[in-house]
Formats: sequence, structure tokens, C-alpha cells
Amino acid sequence: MEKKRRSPAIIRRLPKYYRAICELAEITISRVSSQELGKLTGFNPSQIRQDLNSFGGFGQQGYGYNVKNLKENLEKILGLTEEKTMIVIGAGNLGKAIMRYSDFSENGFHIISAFDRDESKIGREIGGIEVRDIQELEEFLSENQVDIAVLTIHKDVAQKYTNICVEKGVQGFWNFAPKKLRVPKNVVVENMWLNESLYTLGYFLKDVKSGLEYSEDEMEDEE
Ligand SMILES: NC(=O)c1ccc[n+]([C@@H]2O[C@H](COP(=O)([O-])OP(=O)(O)OC[C@H]3O[C@@H](n4cnc5c(N)ncnc54)[C@H](O)[C@@H]3O)[C@@H](O)[C@H]2O)c1
Repeated sequence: MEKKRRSPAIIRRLPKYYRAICELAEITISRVSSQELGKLTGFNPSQIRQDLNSFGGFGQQGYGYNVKNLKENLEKILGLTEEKTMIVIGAGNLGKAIMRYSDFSENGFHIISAFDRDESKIGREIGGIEVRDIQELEEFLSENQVDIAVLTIHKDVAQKYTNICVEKGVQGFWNFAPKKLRVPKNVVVENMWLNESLYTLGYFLKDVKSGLEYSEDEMEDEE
């Protein structure tokens, strides 16, 4: 596949298209229009067409998109067909929940180890994944190719472990620690700050409790 730098905004929409397409595939719908995709994702149909066209199209005028074909193409574009290795740093409440969640490995994201400093956790297996002593992190990274580090650690140590991982060649960070990380430009960070979403929900909840209404489409709309 051609290598071209794309706007992160487009890329952030792709998993939403993929989720909608998976839902359609599950109920064995074979064909979908950009209008229907728009309804399912909350995006404007012309935006969807434009995004998908930038990767080569996949649709046909008057026909729409073949669901199976689009699903396969989105999987290729998102790299879901390529295996990736991950480590979890911080095997606490959140780290453990991620380690136990098998959906990631079904989609090619394999957690190969976790690290913690707590002796009661070191040596234990959680979700079939061994928790190692954080002291072994550097050595492990020297001996194993790791694509993504999942940071489920306290914010005060998140940058320190990020630096170690970057030094050892890790280029992807899934950051749950409430801290903005500094990384070089050949490294990518995806922040997962659930509280932002919860605070947004809190705002809308206040509105609906006072009698205001929001349609499903409006709530999905990210434009
Ligand atoms: N992004 C979000 O929405 C979200 C939600 C919940 C928690 N968090 C964040 O995720 C992180 C983990 O939360 P949690 O509830 O799992 O906490 P936790 O206390 O259950 O887990 C933290 C783990 O890190 C380990 N640890 C602490 N200091 C360490 C060090 N210096 N080296 C190695 N291991 C160390 C602890 O032993 C523990 O197992 C925190 O930063 C928290 O703020 C983020």
C-alpha cells in the first residue's frame, strides 16, 4: 500500500466507519450507501466519500459500497491485518482490565508482557500474560520487538517509562496516564482519557435533566 502522510482527523474517523461496517456485516447486509453510513456514524456522506476516496474509493456511483469489500479494505488501511506486539506498564486496576480483554489480540494487537514494581504482582499471570519486574523493562525491550506500550501507570512516572521505551525503539504509546507525553516525531501517542468523555456526558446529562433534547445523530456528530 502506498505510503502517504494523512490528516490525523481522517484517520480518527476510519475506526468509526469500520465499526459501522462491522455492524452491517454482522447482520449480513451486503451493500451500503454513503448516506446510510452517514446515519450510522454521524458523519456527512460527502465527508465519508471524500475520506474513502483518498484511499482509492471502494465505492461505485449508484451502488454505494460493498460491505465485505469495504470492511476488508478498512482492515488493511487500519493495519488490522498486521500483527502488533504490546506491553502494559502498570498492572493495576486498568492494566489488568486491558490484559484480560481478549478482543485486542483477536484484532492483531498482542500483549506480550506487563511490568510493575509491586512484588505481589510480579511473576503472576493475568489474562495469560506474565507480569514482570519493571526493572526488567529495558532488558525485555532489548530482546523483544515491541510496537506499542500501554501506559497504565501513575502520571508522575509515565514520561520516565516513555523515554526508556522510545530509547529502545517503541514507536506507539497508548497513554492512559493523565499526562501529555513528549516524544520525537517518529513516535505516536494516542491519549485515552476517559474522564474527558465522562465530563462531556455529565454536561449533556445536566441538559436533558433540565428538559433539553438531543437526537442520536447530533450526539454522534463530531464535525
Ligand atoms: N485515562 C483514563 O481515563 C484513566 C482511567 C483510570 C485510571 N487512569 C490512570 O491510569 C493509571 C493507573 O490507574 P489504576 O487505577 O490502574 O491504578 P493502580 O494503582 O490500580 O495501578 C497502578 C499500578 O502501577 C504500579 N506502579 C506504581 N508505581 C510504579 C512504578 N514506579 N514502576 C512500576 N509500577 C508502578 C502499581 O504497583 C500498580 O500496580 C493512573 O495514572 C490513572 O490516573 C486513567
